[in-house]
This record gives sequence, C-alpha cells and structure tokens, in this order.
Amino acid sequence: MACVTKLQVENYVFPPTVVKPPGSNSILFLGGAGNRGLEIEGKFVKFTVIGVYLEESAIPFLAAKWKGKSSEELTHSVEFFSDIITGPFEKFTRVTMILPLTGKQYSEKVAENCVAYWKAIGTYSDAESQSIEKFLNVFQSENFPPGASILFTQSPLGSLTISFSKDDSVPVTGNAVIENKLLAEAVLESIIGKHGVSPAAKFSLAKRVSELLEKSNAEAPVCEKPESEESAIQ
Ligand SMILES: O=C(/C=C/c1ccc(O)cc1)c1c(O)cc(O)cc1O
Repeated sequence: MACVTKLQVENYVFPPTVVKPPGSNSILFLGGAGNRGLEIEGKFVKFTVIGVYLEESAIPFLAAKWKGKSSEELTHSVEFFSDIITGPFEKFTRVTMILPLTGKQYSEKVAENCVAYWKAIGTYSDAESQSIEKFLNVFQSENFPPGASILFTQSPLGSLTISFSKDDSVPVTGNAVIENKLLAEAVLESIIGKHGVSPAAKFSLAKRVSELLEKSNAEAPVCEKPESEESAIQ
C-alpha cells in the first residue's frame, strides 16, 4: 500500500486507508482532504470536510502522465483531476458534516452541480435525469448532524454506492447503489473537478499525489516510514 499519513481537517481525522468500504473489495489510500465552505454575508462558513480515497492502482496509472509534475502544476491542471475522476480505479469519498444539514439540503446542492456539469458538456440525457431522481430519493428522509458522514464509493464500472455513518466508522453495507457511470463521475467532479466545491481538497490531492508519484516506481510502493512518522498530521 502507498505510504500515506492520516489528515486532520478542522476537528475531523481522515485515516490513511479505508478497507473494503461498501461497494468495494479493495483497500483505498487517502489521496487528499479539505473543507467545503460557502461565502455567506462576507464570511467563509465551513459546512463539510471531504476526504478522497483512491485504489492503489491509481498511482501507476497516474504516473504515466503526471510523474515529474510539481504539486502547483497538478493543482491547476483540469486534466489531472479529470484523470482521477475518470481513471480505471475505485474512488471512495467521505463527506463529514461540520454544520448540520438535512439530506434534502445536501442532495439538492450536489444534484444542482451534477446537472450543471452535464449541461455544460452536453451529456444530460434521460438516464442521467433518472439517476438524479434516484439520488435525491436516497437522501429524502435523512438528517446529518455534525460528525455524521455521507460516503460515496465510485466504481470504474459505473456504479455509485451511497452509505451513511453517524460517526467515523464505515458501515459494511451501502444504503443504495445507483448504476450510472456519469453520475458516479459527476459527484466526484462536483467536488474536485474544474468548478469543484472543495479547492482545499484539490490542493491536498495535488500535493500528496505528486509526492506519491515522485516516490513511485514500476513496483508497488511500500511504506518504509516508522509508525511514529506514519501517523504525523500533514
Ligand atoms: O459538501 C457539500 C456541502 C453542501 C452544502 C449543502 C447545503 C448547504 O446549504 C450548504 C452546504 C457539497 C458536496 O459535498 C458536493 C457538492 O457537489 C456540493 C456541495 O455543496
């Protein structure tokens, strides 16, 4: 497994790896994490913290094109994030509440971003419209107090598994699976894509992935750091 540390964003800790989250049989490593806030009456109000995990095969896949690029270059590269979003490996995203949100509030914001993205690139069809209806339904009667999380597992085969957690644990099974590749990609695009809602998560991903690519070689990267360093907060 890639040698990665945990990350703390606000009061929330994202562990270095997630083992077999709902919808996956793999161990995923923490690519990066950051907050999502909104400018309200001149003040930046932080609503959620978001961590993005990647399957280990992401590193050799991304290395072919991005090894040797600085974290600044990656931060500003739409194509780099697009390769993460559409690459042939699993992604797992944990969205943890700083402020309470209803399922309706959260899902409507995400749905709005997904539809705007599809319309912008000209891929909004009946299948996507139906997938958004399903997405909104999954959240209809949910409530997320501070510390609760929404978990998305994006499979490269085209499914989006949605799970909910009241604390920092990851449930064994998902609440819903929506089979629509463009939806699975659009949810992640809405977070780390060109107009992604979390520039902080993008910055963190670019920094950590560029470091991992630097250390990567043809063989799988192995963690050689002592445990004390491994748990350092970056
Ligand atoms: O994290 C968010 C935050 C959502 C939010 C929802 C409703 C409010 O009134 C305030 C904040 C988020 C996301 O994870 C993904 C996305 O595409 C959009 C978002 O706003």
